[in-house]
Amino acid sequence: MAKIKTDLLVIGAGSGGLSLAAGAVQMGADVVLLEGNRMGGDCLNFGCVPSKALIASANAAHGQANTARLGVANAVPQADYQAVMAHVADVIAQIAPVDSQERFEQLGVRVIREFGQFISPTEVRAGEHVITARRIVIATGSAPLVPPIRGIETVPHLTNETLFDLREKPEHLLIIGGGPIGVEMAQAHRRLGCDVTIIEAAHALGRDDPELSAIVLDTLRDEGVEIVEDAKVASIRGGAGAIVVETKGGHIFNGSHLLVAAGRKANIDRLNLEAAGIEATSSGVRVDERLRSTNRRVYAIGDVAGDMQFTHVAGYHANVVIRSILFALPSRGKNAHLPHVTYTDPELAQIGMTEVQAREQHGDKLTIACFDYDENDRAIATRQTSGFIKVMVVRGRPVGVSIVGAQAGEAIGLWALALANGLKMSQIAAMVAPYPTLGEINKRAAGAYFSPRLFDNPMIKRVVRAIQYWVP
Ligand SMILES: Cc1cc2nc3c(=O)[nH]c(=O)nc-3n(C[C@H](O)[C@H](O)[C@H](O)COP(=O)(O)OP(=O)(O)OC[C@H]3O[C@@H](n4cnc5c(N)ncnc54)[C@H](O)[C@@H]3O)c2cc1C
Ligand SMILES: NC(=O)c1ccc[n+]([C@@H]2O[C@H](COP(=O)([O-])OP(=O)(O)OC[C@H]3O[C@@H](n4cnc5c(N)ncnc54)[C@H](O)[C@@H]3O)[C@@H](O)[C@H]2O)c1
Repeated sequence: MAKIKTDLLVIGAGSGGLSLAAGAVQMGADVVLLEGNRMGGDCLNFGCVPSKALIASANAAHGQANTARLGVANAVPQADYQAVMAHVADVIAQIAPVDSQERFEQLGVRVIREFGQFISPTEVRAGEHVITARRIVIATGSAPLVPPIRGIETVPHLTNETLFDLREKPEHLLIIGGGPIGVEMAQAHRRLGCDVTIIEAAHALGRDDPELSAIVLDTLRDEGVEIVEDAKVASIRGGAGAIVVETKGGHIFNGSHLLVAAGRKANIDRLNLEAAGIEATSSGVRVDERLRSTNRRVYAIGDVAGDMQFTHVAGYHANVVIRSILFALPSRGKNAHLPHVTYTDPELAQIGMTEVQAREQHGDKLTIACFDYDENDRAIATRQTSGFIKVMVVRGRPVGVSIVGAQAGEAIGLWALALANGLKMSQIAAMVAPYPTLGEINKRAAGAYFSPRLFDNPMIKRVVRAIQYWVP
């Protein structure tokens, strides 16, 4: 058994753990990093990267089939599923060196390719090593939650960890769950020529503003995705190529393949948290606002900390804890300025409060400013006019923004800056946006906030009349 002493032990080499290890070692800390599976974690291997690469192929196919509105004859796309998945694997391979063991070792991190397990409040065992660290950060991420549905143990099913290994196109993909994974993969597979059915226990895209998610779901339905809501899957049966899903209400759906996209569970089972006095909740490691666990030397970041489960949030968490760990500075994590985007077409982006949340918290102090894509000249030119932006404003400052439409994920970036820095609507309005860009919707939303104050204000009209009377 080899004993190692270090300043910082990071458990898990995914988005959060890698950001933290790279930052800490480059600022002079002695860092050990454990990874039991693939370097890069979920995002690189089974999540963001493969899903966005697949979506790129699907959108290319959809684009080919829909050019007539631009005066170019539609073509029948020849999507080769095997070649598409080869493209997905190639994209992962191109990004992988950035997250690789070699790169981290070159930076000076000691990388151990083993799963870690606490054996005391200050020690973790990883294979033949026992590591003692001044501070330990759990960054073990999450895994697909496969609900205890009758038949699930025997019927073949896919999750995000196996979907991208498929090489033959599913004829009819049944998807349990209409969250971001289910909806993104449904549209991508439909555009690649599969029949697709989403079976959702409650509401699809239920965490987003329903007025905006309706636009995404209507688009999917128009493209031929069957979306069944208020339908909890109770049992599955059948075998490879012929799967039968039955809901609680007795409805039956037949398909060739089944994808389970029913949520996530935190990766804590292997950690033996009790040995270190670390409490868990139903969603992961219990942490305070500094992301510190019930063991004061141990922090948790990213998906395993249970709240917003996104790559950029894991990276942000790494920044929060690095201040506490390396500089002993009090550093607290906040959520109000963290965006998320669902990469459907149209895209669905959110930051801060939704309208319902803002109304609950701010009541009649809330003002809503909206602007439609069909009034944006670039969207008209490219025929991408479906969508709108909604800005929730309290005392002249945005507290939340929801966008559905082309490149909503790019457009929300400006509001991420605004909410992170407490900018006012007047500062957004003062920006000159290049014409013609989709990004102009942001400035026009700010304009929509000020227009009633400027144009429907009798006092302003009186002042203008008075000045015009006196001006030579
Ligand atoms: C299909 C899909 C698409 C997604 N798309 C997006 C997107 O477009 N944008 C976005 O922001 N987010 C997206 N996400 C979410 C994103 O992937 C996660 O939020 C992100 O990967 C979390 O990073 P993490 O560091 O917390 O965990 P992970 O990246 O999961 O890394 C955790 C690592 O810890 C390792 N590990 C676990 N237990 C141990 C142990 N005991 N010892 C050692 N190592 C251990 C694991 O093997 C893993 O490599 C998507 C997720 C999925 C599933
Ligand atoms: N673009 C992105 O940033 C992106 C993309 C994909 C995933 N993610 C991350 O991964 C997380 C997980 O995504 P997800 O879609 O798996 O989870 P989710 O929790 O968002 O959605 C799961 C859905 O499955 C439904 N469900 C659960 N059990 C069911 C059953 N028995 N029958 C029918 N429906 C059932 C739930 O009602 C829920 O709507 C997301 O919340 C997000 O944090 C992000």
